[in-house]
Amino acid sequence: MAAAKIPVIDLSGEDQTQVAKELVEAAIEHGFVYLKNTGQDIPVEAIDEAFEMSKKLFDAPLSEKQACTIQKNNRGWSAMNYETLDPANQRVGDFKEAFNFGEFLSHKAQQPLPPTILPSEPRISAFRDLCYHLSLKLTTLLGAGLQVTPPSFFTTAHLRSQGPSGTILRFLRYPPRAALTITTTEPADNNNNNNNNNNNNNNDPQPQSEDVRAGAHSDYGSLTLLFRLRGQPGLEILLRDGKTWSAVPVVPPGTENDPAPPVLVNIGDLLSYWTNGLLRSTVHRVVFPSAASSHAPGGDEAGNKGGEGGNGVQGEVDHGTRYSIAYFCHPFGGAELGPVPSERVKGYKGGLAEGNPYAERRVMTADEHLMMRLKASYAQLYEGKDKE
Ligand SMILES: O=C(O)CCC(=O)C(=O)O
Ligand SMILES: [Fe+2]
Repeated sequence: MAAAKIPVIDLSGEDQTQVAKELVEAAIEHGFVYLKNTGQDIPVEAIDEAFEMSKKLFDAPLSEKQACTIQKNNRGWSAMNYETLDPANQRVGDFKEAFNFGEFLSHKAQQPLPPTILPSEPRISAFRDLCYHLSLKLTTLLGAGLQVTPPSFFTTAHLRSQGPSGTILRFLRYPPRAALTITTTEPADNNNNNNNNNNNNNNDPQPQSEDVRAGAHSDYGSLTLLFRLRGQPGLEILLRDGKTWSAVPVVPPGTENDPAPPVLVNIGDLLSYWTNGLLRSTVHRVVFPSAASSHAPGGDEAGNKGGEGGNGVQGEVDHGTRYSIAYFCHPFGGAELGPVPSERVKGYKGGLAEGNPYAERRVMTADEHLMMRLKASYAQLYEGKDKE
């Protein structure tokens, strides 16, 4: 599998007009862009520390995590297989565990946290702040690059001072394939009371080849910042042809000697919707190393499995636990997603392209937009499908 040709940009470049232009072109063409990590916006030590805190949190006793189970406010812990990002094509939920942090007030979380991680509460808040400031820089550059009047148009809608937002800092942990059993919300089969994981019936708790770490999806918010670790590949994007998956290397060419892998930024559905589809919200997924393939969601291309143990990126092979950290940035909840005052956006006739679920154009708020998407991914939570 060929690696995706996602541009790498350097936000510290002297010519900010050029930086804004490159950011906008990448957002239109790919929906993804790498930010060269010079340690300027988010110090390398802060990223290392965030991954340390994430490990500590996921290693906390199960009971502590369960006491923080994710709520309709989208905060808290979601267990293995709980979230299903591509419900139409997945037989079970995603093979991942996640913990969502909503806003902090005076460095205090406004949600229960596992006691194990409580000493780190102010540091998690500080990392979220770094992400917040970087996201504002990006919304300002996007405004400038799209020649929105005023250029602060997007940024104003993302200021904390405007009110609460759906913004989430999310720690993610993906177990290695070998360690897995499936947790479903279906009742146990009475005829299958043994503990043999090698049985071959429908209740086989071992993941199957089509199972994924995170199903094909696009992100919900305006922008996502993604932090990954060297040697932990698995992320793939769906190319414009709608059927070819392309690997997104953690360390793309030209960044090998940087102090940390670049921060990966992608445009979410909300910003794509807001810009009438001009900025691209690209479908992506996370695969198990040995399950890499090039078939589309729903699978129509035969064969073409990825090589043993990798997802096609030279030197990036991973058989262990995979960690990532995402910052999903949203405007304040009441922000009205009305017409963007930019000739470039207004002049874009592509409209909301096929594949975008929002056929009908009306002004909705950021909160309404988020709720629409959450309901699809957490069926148990919103439709009372939990058996217990
Ligand atoms: O873990 C990754 O590399 C990506 C995660 C992701 O796409 C998401 O959580 O929305
Ligand atoms: Fe995503």
